[in-house]
Amino acid sequence: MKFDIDAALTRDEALGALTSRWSPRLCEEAVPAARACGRVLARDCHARYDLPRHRVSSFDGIAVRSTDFADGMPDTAGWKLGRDYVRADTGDDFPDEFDAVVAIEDVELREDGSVAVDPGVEVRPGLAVKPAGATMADGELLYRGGTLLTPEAIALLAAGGWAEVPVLRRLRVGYVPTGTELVSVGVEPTRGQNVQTNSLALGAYCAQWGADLVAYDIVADDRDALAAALDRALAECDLVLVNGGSSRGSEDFNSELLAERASFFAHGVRAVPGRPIGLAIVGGKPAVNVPGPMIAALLAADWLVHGLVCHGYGQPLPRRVAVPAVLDAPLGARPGFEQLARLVLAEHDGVLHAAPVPAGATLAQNVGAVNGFVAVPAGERWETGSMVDVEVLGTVAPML
Ligand SMILES: Nc1nc2c(c(=O)[nH]1)N[C@H]1C(S)=C(S)[C@@H](COP(=O)(O)OP(=O)(O)OC[C@H]3O[C@@H](n4cnc5c(N)ncnc54)[C@H](O)[C@@H]3O)O[C@H]1N2
Ligand code: MOO
Repeated sequence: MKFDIDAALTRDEALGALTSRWSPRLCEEAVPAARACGRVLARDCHARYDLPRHRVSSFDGIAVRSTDFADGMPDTAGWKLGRDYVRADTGDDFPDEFDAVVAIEDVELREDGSVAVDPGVEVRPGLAVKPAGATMADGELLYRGGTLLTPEAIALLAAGGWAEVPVLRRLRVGYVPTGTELVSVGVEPTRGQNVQTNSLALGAYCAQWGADLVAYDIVADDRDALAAALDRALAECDLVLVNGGSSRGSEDFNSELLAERASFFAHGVRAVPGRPIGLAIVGGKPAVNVPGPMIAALLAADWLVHGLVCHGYGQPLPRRVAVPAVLDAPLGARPGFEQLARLVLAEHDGVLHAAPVPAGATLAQNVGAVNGFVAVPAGERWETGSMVDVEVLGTVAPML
């Protein structure tokens, strides 16, 4: 399909064009806290009680009456367990007549049940006592609705009394791989064939973002078959990705099929790789023609599909942390188009360096070691040695 480069949208405009026309309402469902990791919280959740419920000891020690110490160290030689003091370890409740705890290191417990308290200890009301609600206060906000729940989040919610967690229904992201040349994973490609792998990355990304990728079978470059697959995915999913056939090839029908059905359609974004993206709203749902080449598809997943999934859950696309690094080779972007650069970040002698993936890199060079990302603004050029803010994709290993 031909497209007009002058009409191409920036990445922000492209995402905004779709999100401003799409507001899904996902219903709420309850899941046990143990299965809520990776789900999106449906509404604000507050603590349902104080923790501790009642004051407890904050050390391993003995609970005493502070009044016994009001005039200095009392004679404890005749003290009895249960009458003058009790054992109270960290987190233990103890009888209300006691109001202070002396740490066990400052106490000698004698065989006859009496004790000796280190004379340096100043016992006052509340010493080493954790008040009710100090760990968690009844009504305290735990998480806002829209939060993608993490391992620690489900533990915190459960601690606050949320054994069942209200979450949003999972978004269904339809994925239609297209191309006569594609074979499924596990099939060794023969001449003219390629392995359909983008669904693996997209499926795993969606899982990380709290959504389900519904991956359909590979569709050959046949207009009618592509139309049928697209219509089925649109009927069954909240948003649809059609992968491949986005550019100007003789069998690149997908953007055309989207345009025919769309209430909104735009072709092409001002960013490479991934320029020939088709952006559509069909039947009120986003439908995106994601470019076929793996790196273009991964980048589109990162800024566009992730942005759509976040919006589907009522959230903005989160920002990644950027760190300053020394550029090890020049980077440039041609006029009118951002260059989306993947880089290898590594520490040399305590200084962070960023090495751009060279042009013509193999997939292994472009995927394997990459742990940084930067978008070079349209028309800019950065020389070797310049400092750039690089978004960290993974972890940065020190060079050995
Ligand atoms: N004459 C021009 N040719 C191309 C242009 C252009 O402007 N003029 N744009 C180039 C750019 S930029 C891109 S990006 C690609 C877009 O490709 P398509 O979206 O049309 O994808 P296909 O042609 O179907 O496939 C390209 C390549 O990707 C492989 N592929 C496709 N789907 C998958 C998948 N699910 N998993 C793994 N690999 C996949 C496919 O086998 C091909 O090798 O067009 C340029 N051409
Ligand atoms: O836009 Mo394409 O090859 O540059 O991904």
